[in-house]
Amino acid sequence: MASSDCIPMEDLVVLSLFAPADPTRSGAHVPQTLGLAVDFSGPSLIAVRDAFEDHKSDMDISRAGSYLAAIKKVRSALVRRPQDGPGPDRGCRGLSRERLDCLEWCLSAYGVVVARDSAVRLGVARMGASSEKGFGIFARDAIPAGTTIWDAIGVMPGDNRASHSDLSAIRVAAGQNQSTGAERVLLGPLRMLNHRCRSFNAVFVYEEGTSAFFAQTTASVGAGEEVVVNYGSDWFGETCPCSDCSTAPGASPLLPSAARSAPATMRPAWNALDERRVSLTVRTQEKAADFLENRRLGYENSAGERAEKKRRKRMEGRKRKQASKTGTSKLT
Ligand SMILES: C[S@@+](CC[C@H](N)C(=O)[O-])C[C@H]1O[C@@H](n2cnc3c(N)ncnc32)[C@H](O)[C@@H]1O
Repeated sequence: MASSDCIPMEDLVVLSLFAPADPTRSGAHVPQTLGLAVDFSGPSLIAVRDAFEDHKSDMDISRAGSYLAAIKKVRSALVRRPQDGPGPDRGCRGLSRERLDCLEWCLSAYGVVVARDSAVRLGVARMGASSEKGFGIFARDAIPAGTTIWDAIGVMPGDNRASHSDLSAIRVAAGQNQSTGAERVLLGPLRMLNHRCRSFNAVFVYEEGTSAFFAQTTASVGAGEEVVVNYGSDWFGETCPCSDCSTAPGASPLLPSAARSAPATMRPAWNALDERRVSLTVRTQEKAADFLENRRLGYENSAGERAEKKRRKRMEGRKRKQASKTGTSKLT
């Protein structure tokens, strides 16, 4: 997958699903890491939002097959062909096959974090001492330490040729399926992870032989808390804006040597962080199906617990209703 196809499609999806209805409105929030190819006034933004809304109710992330079928329907709704007869022009008719594949991948990746029962969601974060707003990744429910957050996937395209703004730059690590040491841009919801020098609660982890990576929690993350990683000491340099640095003036960012004293179990992840790893040649649907399946396995218990909680609540409600009915009939 080429960066020139991925970057504009990803920005289109992010803006369609997460930005306010009118992103040109002054003060409206837009992602900080937008590429340069987004046309705010184009019809596609609204088309993607509408098509996604039409099929959102069919997107059950606990069932990979039907989830992906719903994503396919969104794609089809966006590319009405001349032979489909009259119908609304959704604005994506002219897109190349490559761009449509990227669009579909982005919809399937971001659709997961839109779902109400995903482990994380995208939200607006205020960062550091400045009141600057950006996107961030937040836990919906508490996430224990050592959990891989499958819901927020990140991938790298096969090149880094397209011009982009301040997108995350990631270096391929040994063992991944792209040329070692190459620099790539990061795509997918994981690119919305923000940085903290010391009080981070997650690290990046990569999948060997792929271009994929995820976050793994190093500490428990409370419900509603932001998931944050340490980008490495050279990302912001001397003028780190993160809340750790701005609330403790003069404090220096975490050094790589400090990172190496992390618990042994976390070392592989730290080494990967040092190398600025990652990549999974975007195997679109199969990969998405895989990661959804992993997600299902990883979160089966918590989903089961949530369902059980709901069931108990319903039962309690019924009992209360019954009790109040009995109470009423006794009085009359
Ligand atoms: C990988 S993106 C994170 C998502 C980003 N917040 C957004 O809305 O697109 C990295 C960029 O986010 C911003 N950022 C991340 N952590 C930050 C922090 N602690 N304080 C200020 N800006 C931060 C910087 O602009 C950085 O280049």
